[in-house]
This record gives sequence, structure tokens and C-alpha cells, in this order.
Amino acid sequence: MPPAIRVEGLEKDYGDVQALDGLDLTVPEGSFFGLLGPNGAGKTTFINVLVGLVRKTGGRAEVFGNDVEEDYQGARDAIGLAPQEFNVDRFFPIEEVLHHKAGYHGIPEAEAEERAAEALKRVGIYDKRDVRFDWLSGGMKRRFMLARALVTDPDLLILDEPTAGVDVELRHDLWEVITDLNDEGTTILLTTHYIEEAERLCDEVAIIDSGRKVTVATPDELTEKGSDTLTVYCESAIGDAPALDDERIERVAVEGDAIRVRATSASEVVPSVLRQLEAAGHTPLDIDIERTSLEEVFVDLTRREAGADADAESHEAASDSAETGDGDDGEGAGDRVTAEASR
Ligand SMILES: Nc1ncnc2c1ncn2[C@@H]1O[C@H](COP(=O)(O)OP(=O)(O)OP(=O)(O)O)[C@@H](O)[C@H]1O
Repeated sequence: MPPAIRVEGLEKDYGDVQALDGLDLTVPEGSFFGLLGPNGAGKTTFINVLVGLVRKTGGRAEVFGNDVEEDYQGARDAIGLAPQEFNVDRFFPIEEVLHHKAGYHGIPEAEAEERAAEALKRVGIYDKRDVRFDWLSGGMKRRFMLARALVTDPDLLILDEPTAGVDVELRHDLWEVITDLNDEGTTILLTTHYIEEAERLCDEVAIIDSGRKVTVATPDELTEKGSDTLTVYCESAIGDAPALDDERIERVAVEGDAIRVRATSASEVVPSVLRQLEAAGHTPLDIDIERTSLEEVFVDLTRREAGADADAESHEAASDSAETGDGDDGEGAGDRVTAEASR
């Protein structure tokens, strides 16, 4: 079985704007795959190429082995899309909108009715089936967008910020529905700005920026790329920051009786830090370790990409890191500064 999505060297330019710039990405069948990137990174353009709303200007794009242009119908029939925008026919009862959608995909009428009812039940708005889209509340509109994506029983469900602006309860409800779908075998491609959403739901996350892939990893692997902060509380004020000798330590700062140590894996440096503090005459009383969040790593990685691209920005990042990254050895210093700034 080919992967759910395979794109190679994918390009899309809108005049001078290079929205996709040689994107390579593979989404395995059955995965719950997150697509993260700052505004304008090219996420929506990528999705629009897959569903045939936008014509690529270069490269290849396949959905379950169907070329999105040469085998358009095969690719499109495999995808259920819940877009960011509410692009819904507002004048019909929502159940009818679903019948029409199923009809476009060649699903016979009786089956379309069954599927529409099933999709509305699944997202919890079956009792609203006779209501026009316009008359639904904002949360119900979001539920409906998911129902509409599901009515063709897609193998690949693409969700473009499905929980943007919804309350916590609805967000959790939607998470449950899409997690169940994934457990039943549906491949999910999710774009989101909520890092917590990606962390909770996704098996793998791709970070893209300026139309290119920055990295693909599991959420755990990504958070491991960041550095943690170990805080050691001592019996009395520490004075000047002691020189701690350990190559895993990136930075040391002192605040009263607390010493904060930034390290690639803070839990591993605890024994060495405590030993050195005691040797320097301090009495450690308590410790605390704060792990890097996926959000910090995300900001870090995308800024690094932006810094490499834009001359002006790269100068700024370099001067930032020179100012605040004392003790750093050059490479990645600016990244750590960025991660800290995002806290
Ligand atoms: N129809 C269009 N015409 C011209 N430029 C466009 C068009 N659509 C998108 N762009 C540009 O292409 C780039 C990528 O946009 P895209 O909407 O794909 O990013 P995104 O990652 O989905 O952003 P967001 O998170 O804000 O939705 C941006 O610079 C955007 O301004």
C-alpha cells in the first residue's frame, strides 16, 4: 500500500510569492500526522494542492498513490477535508448539504442519506439536521465542518485548524471524535497552531516554514531537542554564579538562593551540579526541573529557518545571541535564546 500522502520537490508560486519551495513529505497510512508552521508557512497551500483547489507549479504530489492531477478523482475521493473557512451552502438544511456532498462523489442516494445521518450523529448534531448552516452556533458550525468531511467515509481526513477559536469542551469533544476515527484506521493530517493539540494527538509532526520542511519527528523527539532548566534552591544566597564544569551545561544564572542551570538533559546533570555546589560551600535544599515544551522547540526551529533565510532577520538573531548567549559556543546559541524568549 502506498503512503497516504507523498510529495516530492513540491512547488507553488503565486507570482513572486513562493508558497511551497521544494517540499518533501511522506505521511504513512494510518498515522495521525501534524503539520505545524508559522502563519504563511504554506500549510493551506499544501492542502489545497492535495485536494485540487490549487495547481502546483512543480514537483510531485500523490494521495494513496494517485497523482493529484493525473488521477484527480482517485485522490479527491480518498480525502475528507475540513477547511479553515466555512465554505458551506448556507441556504439548505445541513443534512441536505451532506446529501449533496455525497452525491458529488457518486454515492447513491439511499447510502448518502445513511452516511449523512451517521456523520451528524458522530459529531453530535443529529438533532440539528433540519437547521440551516447559518443558524448554527459557532461550535456547531465547527462540528458540521467535520461531519461534512466524513460523509464520504474518507481514508484520509485533512483538518485545517479544526479547533480554531472553539472552547475547551468542544475542543476535547472534537479530539475524541478524530482520535476514534484514527483508531479505526483513518489517516489524519492535522494543521494546528495549538501545540498542545499536536503534542496530545499526533504520532508524528512535520514543521514547515517558508514552504519547506524543517523537520519531521515525534512530539517526544522534538521536545528532546530542546534544553531543560534545572533550578537548585540553596540554604542561603549564592552571590556570583559559580563556574560549573560539565559539557552538557549551556548556561548558569543565579537569583538569590536559587541557581538555574540550562542543560540538554537537566535530570542527567543533577548529581554533578549538586556535587560541585557542595564543593563550592553551598547547601542545596531542593531541586526543580522544567522540561522544554514542544512550543519552544517549534518556535526555535522555525526562527532558525527564518534566520537562515532572511538577511535582516539573521543579523538580528546573531546580535541577540551574542548579547544573551554568554557561555555558549556559537552554534545554536541564538536558538536557545529564542526558546527562552517564548516562555
Ligand atoms: N491566492 C494567493 N495569492 C497570493 N498569495 C497567496 C495566496 N494564497 C496564499 N498566498 C501566500 O502564500 C504563502 C503561504 O500561505 P498559506 O496560506 O499556504 O500559509 P499557511 O501556513 O496556511 O498560513 P496560516 O497558518 O496563516 O493559515 C503566504 O505568503 C501567503 O500570503
